[in-house]
Amino acid sequence: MTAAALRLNGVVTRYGDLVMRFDLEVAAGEFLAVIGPSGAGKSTLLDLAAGFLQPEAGRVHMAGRDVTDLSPADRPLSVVFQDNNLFADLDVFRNVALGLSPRRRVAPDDAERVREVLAAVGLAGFERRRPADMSGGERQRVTLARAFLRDRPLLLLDEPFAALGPALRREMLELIQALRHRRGAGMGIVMVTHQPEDARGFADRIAFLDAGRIAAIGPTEAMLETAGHAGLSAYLGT
Ligand SMILES: Nc1ncnc2c1ncn2[C@@H]1O[C@H](COP(=O)(O)OP(=O)(O)OP(=O)(O)O)[C@@H](O)[C@H]1O
Repeated sequence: MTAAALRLNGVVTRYGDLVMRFDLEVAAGEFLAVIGPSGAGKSTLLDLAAGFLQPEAGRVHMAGRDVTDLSPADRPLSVVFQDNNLFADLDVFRNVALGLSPRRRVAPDDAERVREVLAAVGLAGFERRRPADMSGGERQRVTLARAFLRDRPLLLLDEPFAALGPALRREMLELIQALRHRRGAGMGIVMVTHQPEDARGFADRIAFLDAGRIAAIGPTEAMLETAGHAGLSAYLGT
């Protein structure tokens, strides 16, 4: 069996009186959406997984390795935030090529891969553009292109499309699905969203966070329809 993309075992952190503790397993190739009220710990969960935050206790595993003591750069993952993902001074080609290596010069084979992935996200011909001269949706396409080019077993998305309208958000989610399938099985995705409906048709499971815990977790449709947890029903307004 392929190792889980992400495993959090008794991972603990605290801010003042709020003690957060997470136990979670995301299978290889699984798409998990993370929802919950403001302050529930959604971003904290991603920060712990990415290594931006060191836990007080517990272990973090990725693709079969204990990565708890590794820096974010050394963990086998890509991260996409709502904004500030791109280097303003670099054109689109360079921004995407950074996904392959931050230092190395771009070899001809790599240049071909960059052009290919840009075409896959609908940005063929944008190679020389600067981020400032693009729309928010186009910029997030560049970010996704870089993330998928990196070919890591785990992709963390923190409210990546919050600034985009419903139609464009849907388009981005469809793009993620297409890129996932193009890449084949094996890329686990954890996406924090304030729009539970974004999970429908895309995420395999939903985790509902409340007060620093995973209060409920289950298949997407069941979580959205039956909401068998009082806190989740209240959050969804069902
Ligand atoms: N650096 C910090 N110092 C102190 N408290 C923090 C810090 N970061 C987060 N917190 C607190 O931890 C809790 C969880 O924050 P977190 O950002 O993970 O929540 P969230 O679910 O992502 O919220 P939102 O939906 O509003 O983004 C909040 O109560 C927040 O105030």
